[in-house]
Order: sequence, then C-alpha cells, then structure tokens
Amino acid sequence: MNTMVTTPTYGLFINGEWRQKTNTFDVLNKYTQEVIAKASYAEEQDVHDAVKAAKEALKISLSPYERYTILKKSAEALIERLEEVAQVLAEEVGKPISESRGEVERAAQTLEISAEEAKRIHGEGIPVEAAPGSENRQAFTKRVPVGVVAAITPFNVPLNLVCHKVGPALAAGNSVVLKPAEVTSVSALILTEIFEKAGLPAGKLNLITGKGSQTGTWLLENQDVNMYTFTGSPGVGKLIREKAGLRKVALELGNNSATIVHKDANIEQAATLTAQKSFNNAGQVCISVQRVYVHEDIYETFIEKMKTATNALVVGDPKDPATNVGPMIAEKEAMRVEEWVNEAVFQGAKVETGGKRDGVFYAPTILSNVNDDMKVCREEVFGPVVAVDTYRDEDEVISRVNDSDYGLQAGLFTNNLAFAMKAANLIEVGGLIINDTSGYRVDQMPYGGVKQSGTGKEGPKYAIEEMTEERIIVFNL
Ligand SMILES: NC(=O)c1ccc[n+]([C@@H]2O[C@H](COP(=O)([O-])OP(=O)(O)OC[C@H]3O[C@@H](n4cnc5c(N)ncnc54)[C@H](O)[C@@H]3O)[C@@H](O)[C@H]2O)c1
Ligand SMILES: O=C[C@H](O)CS(=O)(=O)O
Repeated sequence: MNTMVTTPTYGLFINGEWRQKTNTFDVLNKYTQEVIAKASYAEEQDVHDAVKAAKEALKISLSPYERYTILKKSAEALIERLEEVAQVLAEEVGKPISESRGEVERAAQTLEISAEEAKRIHGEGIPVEAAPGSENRQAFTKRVPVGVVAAITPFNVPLNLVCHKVGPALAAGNSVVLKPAEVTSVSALILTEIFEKAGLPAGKLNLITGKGSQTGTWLLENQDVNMYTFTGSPGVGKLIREKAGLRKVALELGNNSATIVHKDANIEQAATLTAQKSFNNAGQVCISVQRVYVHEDIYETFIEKMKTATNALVVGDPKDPATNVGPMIAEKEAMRVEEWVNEAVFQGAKVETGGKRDGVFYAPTILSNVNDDMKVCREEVFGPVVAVDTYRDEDEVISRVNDSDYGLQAGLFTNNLAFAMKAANLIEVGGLIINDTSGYRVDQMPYGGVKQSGTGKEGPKYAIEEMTEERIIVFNL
C-alpha cells in the first residue's frame, strides 16, 4: 500500500482557469507547524489579468434567478464538504474543530441568505410628479451592480468572511477579485472550486493569492476596480481608503469590545457567556470580549464565576473535539500578547487566571485591577485576554465604553429596561447586544462599526446596498 501523502498545491483562479505558478508559499498547520498546502504567489501581471477578466465578465448578464441558483448550489456543496472544510479550518487557523464546523455552517448560511437576497434587489417609485412643472413625469429607481469588486480578507474567519463579500457581490451582479489572507488561503481556494463546479461563469470570481504588501498593493493600484471591500486591521484599512480615492470602499476593522454587567443581571449567564466569548478562536475575533465593566455590587460573585468558567476551558489540539481554545495564528502574536499582559502587570494589573505563554499558545487570561489606559484595554489585543473592572453608575460606564477609538459592537447584561434603552441611545457602536456579549453575531443582521472600526455594513442585504449604485429613471410622458 502506498502511504505517501502529497501536499496539495494550488494555483490562482483567473478567468475560469487555474494558473499554477512556480513561486509558491507554504500554508502551515498552526498547531503542528507542518505544511498542509502550497499556494501560488500572484505576480503583478496575474493581478491585472484577474481584474481584466472580472471586468470582461460584467458583460455576462445573469438573471437574479440564475444568481440565486448558483449561490444556493454553492451553499449546498459547502455543506456536503462540511467535514473536509472544517478540518482545513482547524489546521490553517488553529481553530477548535467544533468552532470550525460552526464556521462552515455559518458560511453556507451566508451564501444561502445571499442567494435569497439576489431575488429581492429592488428600487422604488419616486413622486417626481409632485414637483411644480413635473406633473407629466414619472420616475423609479433601480439598483445596478457597482462593477468589479476587490475583496481582501483576514485570517481569523477565513471562510465565512470571504462568503460575506463574495456572496453579496455575486448576488448583486458584480464580478469579484478575491485576495484572501496568505496564512489561511486554503479554505478560500476550496470555496472557489465550489463556485466553479456550481456553474459560475468564467471571470465572475477570480482568486489571487500572495502577500498583502505585494498582491494587495497591485490590486489597490488597478484603476479598473470599482469597489474595495476589506476586513482586517485598521492600518491596512486606512491605506485602502487612501488608495481607493473616489472609488467605493467598505471597511470592517478592529475593536476593543466592551461588555457591561449591571447589578440586576443574571450573573451566572453573564459570566458563562463572557468566558466563552472572550476566548473563542483564542480571542482572535473582532467582537471578542476584551473589556468587561461589572457593577461593583456584584463584582466578587461575577469574577469568581467567570474564573470558574474560564478554568474549565480545555486548551490544546484544535482537532480534539474536547478543545475549547487552540493556538494563536503565530508565535510572534502570542509573544506580543505576552508582552502586553506583562506591561499591564507592571502597571498594577492582577492576573486572576492564565497569564502564561507556551510557544504559540497563550492561556485564557483574566486581568483585574486594570485601568482604561493600559494597552490591554485601549488597543485591540486580538488574543485570549480579557480585562475586568468595576463601575458605580450608569453614566460613568457608558462614558468609559465610549472612551475608545473603536465602535464595532458592545454587550450589556441587564434586566433594567430604562438602562438598556439609555445604552442603546448613547453607546457609540454599530451594534449593542442586550443580555449577551459584544461577541454575538448572526449572518443576516447588519454588521459594521463606527469610528476606527470601519465604515459600511455587512450582512448580505446590507452589503448588497453597498455593492450596488442607485440609479433613477425619469419618464417625460
Ligand atoms: N470588523 C470585522 O468584521 C472584522 C472581522 C475580522 C477581523 N477583523 C480585524 O482584522 C484584523 C486581523 O486580521 P489580519 O491580521 O488578517 O489583518 P491584516 O490587515 O493584516 O490583513 C487583512 C488582509 O489584508 C491584506 N493586506 C495586508 N497588507 C496589505 C496591503 N498593504 N495592501 C492590501 N492588502 C493588504 C492581507 O494580506 C490580508 O488579506 C484585526 O484587526 C481584526 O479586528 C475585523
Ligand atoms: O472577527 C470578526 C467576525 O466578524 C466575527 S464573526 O465570526 O463573524 O462572528
């Protein structure tokens, strides 16, 4: 029996054809550090070819029902390959297998919702006849595709966040050039195969892999791209906005998410959910709970319960079904988190649990006795660290949540309707989640931040609005 296992090698996907390059890079299993696949470095000409193919493919007009069919088929095919793709996510991200399966299920839902939305894109009648002198005119609007959409995506949710861009873009009748994060390219490559098999015409989806600083830069320079949709770090987001000039951009960026636990909350529920949502995907989630503000009357009970829930988390091999917390994406990121925690401790923070690094793993860590100016509070940790502090009154805590450069989502545990409504009016975020943490998201909801957390909304219905232009048609009858 031949037991030799060959490493899969992927090319680029341009104009419906796979283009193998000699210059490749390794995608690693983040737990074992073994090579799981090789992907191709796109050269400058490949990037421009991909955009050209996308532009040409705009001439292929698919009806809304045809777009629905292709997206629906792709969602079904993804579910058929669920276990295979989940194993890839567990390897290339280091995400625990239960969470990886959850990501594949959500990605399929994102495609299915996009399919449904393809049939619902509509304009409206505009009463131009109400203007003096326009009595014999009638008008309506329609939404038209923006054109070539360049999608640039991050490593942490590499399948579902790709689906949040490709699904709505195709549903709206656009063509796409996709550039996934290099360290987690494999799930995007498999998704591209799925679209190809589902009958998507050549050029409608093109995939180029490689480094952000090269492939990404060439993509930003190409003036035939009509819109950039980006999820990733604020620094790269700002660069994209600068390079895009007058072209459209949608930016989903970072956060230092806060969750408030008020004195009347269900403490057990709050502590359990907060422990879960602080350490999912080793804290590498943009809405991961990072700052917890607990009312001083319930602080002692809360912190004990949260410590118990955190200490029960199993850290280890992402492929082990018992694992709750896997490795970080790279050892240098775990070292950065270690440095930030050490700095906080030097400044007076107390480690309630965790606070240790073992190679690429950083232990789920709760810090208390923190202040809002420590790096672990003010900046985005993007690791398994949560800072817990007390507050006394409602206005104080709202102002501390708002004292942030970011504003993606926040959570509030309370049974006090008046406080919940006050927070809904005053907390500066794209989404406030009552009786759950900042980390709640389902894929049909509008999702996106304010301040440095970005601009524009995702969720297929809302992303389609971003990825289409409103055109008015006026009849002089
Ligand atoms: N708001 C959201 O919905 C959301 C979701 C997930 C992640 N994020 C954020 O993403 C960040 C972590 O992800 P990351 O480390 O992959 O982000 P990153 O910004 O380093 O990379 C994201 C993508 O941008 C590309 N890129 C890098 N430099 C580029 C350049 N000069 N030009 C063009 N493209 C370039 C990368 O190759 C990658 O594909 C965190 O800040 C996190 O909060 C936000
Ligand atoms: O990392 C941020 C993601 O958008 C959160 S989720 O995986 O979509 O819930």
